[in-house]
Amino acid sequence: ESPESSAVSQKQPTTADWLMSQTRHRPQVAIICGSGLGMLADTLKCQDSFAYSDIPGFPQSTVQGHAGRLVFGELKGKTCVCMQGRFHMYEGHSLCKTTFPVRVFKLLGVETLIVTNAAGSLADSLQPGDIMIIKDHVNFPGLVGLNPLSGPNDDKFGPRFPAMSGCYDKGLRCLALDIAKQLGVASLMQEGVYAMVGGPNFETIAEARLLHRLGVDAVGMSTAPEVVVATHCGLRVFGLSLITNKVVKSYEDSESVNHEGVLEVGRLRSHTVQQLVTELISRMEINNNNTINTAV
Ligand SMILES: O=P(O)(O)O[C@H]1O[C@H](CO)[C@@H](O)[C@H]1O
Ligand SMILES: Nc1nc2[nH]cnc2c(=O)[nH]1
Repeated sequence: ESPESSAVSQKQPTTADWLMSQTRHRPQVAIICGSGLGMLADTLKCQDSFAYSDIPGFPQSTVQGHAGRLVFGELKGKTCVCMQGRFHMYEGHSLCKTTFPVRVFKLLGVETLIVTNAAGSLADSLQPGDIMIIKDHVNFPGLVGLNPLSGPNDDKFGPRFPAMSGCYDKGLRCLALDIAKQLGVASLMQEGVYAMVGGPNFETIAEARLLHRLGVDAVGMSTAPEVVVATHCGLRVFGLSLITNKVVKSYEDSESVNHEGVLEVGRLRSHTVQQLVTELISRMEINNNNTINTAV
């Protein structure tokens, strides 16, 4: 995907410039909404919103539950930009396209990225409706060379060989657990390891057992590439998975997962997820260490 990654990276400054000409908001925090979690954007005040189809260079959302809108606004004294709809590899996008917005955010001056997703649980301790704070991830496509950073490295953004240990900021994870206690929802929350698989099919029982044995707590089809690109360019990252279903691990179990059910759990927990993210943004400190604007 080298020629494509170069072509894609040439478009990012144009997209960022266009957005800055259309809105006065200069976001410090970016939020990517997972399946059924688009309501996170509703909390933003003084909104400017853009359909992806109107933004030069932006890919298009094709999945139900992903509206395809970029929303700018204020939240508790911080300026935010929120993706109502993300891009997945299984939609046919190359990985550099699925992560296109992350570098646009960096160019806009964003310092912190909040990623959210819907995921199936493998850990027995995680029930549908629980919220998992992502402590680490296993990027299965990345392990076999499907990586958004493949191709020539763009040194403006980060190094050829970026470290990924510590990519989910510890301070923000502690803060989120603290907020959960204050909101009285600590029993719904725990930290865990997220794994990205390619999708679009859900797991077979043998695959579910394999993931479980490997120490994966929750599985989905997104997020890891976004976090890799964000970490490469120095963004601070916080991630959470809303557990929408248990991944079937037994041949005796007649249940099966479907996307409608995934969206339904999103609706049921929307208020709690909104409260958590709002409090987190309100209480996080912004260091304004985004340096790329001057470098580009
Ligand atoms: O990861 P998000 O976008 O939340 O969506 C999750 O939900 C969908 C399956 O129901 C898949 O796209 C999976 O990745
Ligand atoms: N791969 C995968 N993605 C999901 N997204 C929401 N639930 C699931 C699941 O069980 N498996």
